[in-house]
Amino acid sequence: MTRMPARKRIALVAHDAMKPALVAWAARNREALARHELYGTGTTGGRVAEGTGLDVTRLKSGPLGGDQQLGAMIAEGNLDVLIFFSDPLTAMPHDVDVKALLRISTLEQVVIACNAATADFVVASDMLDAEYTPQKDEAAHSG
Ligand SMILES: O=C(CO)COP(=O)(O)O
Repeated sequence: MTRMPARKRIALVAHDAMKPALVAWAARNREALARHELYGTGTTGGRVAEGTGLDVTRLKSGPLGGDQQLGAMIAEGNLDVLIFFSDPLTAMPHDVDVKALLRISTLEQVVIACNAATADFVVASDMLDAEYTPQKDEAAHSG
């Protein structure tokens, strides 16, 4: 199980209808986010950087492979937190990529927030700025 460093690697992702909500959330939490290393899928990363002035490393756009790039980072142990404002009301052409991203995040004990309420809890948590290693025994699949 990978140890999560105090400076977390955080991905910011939002589907189109949720982008304004994510930019607003990031602006409200700008100070906390600035202490960490930020990544984003192409369009989301651009919008967040533009709307907040935060430094965001941009990957490909989600439908063009960005979700899969994040999945690869997670599989390699290179991402700690996924803030993903997914759209619960719209069908996506890359739905399988979204599902794969959430699956590998779950498997690898990535901290996942899919809405602003949960993202607020993550930012409010003492653990965001602390070193953290998920407990192997508690996290393991028993099958
Ligand atoms: O589609 C996405 C996540 O599934 C997000 O991609 P964009 O940030 O490029 O819009």
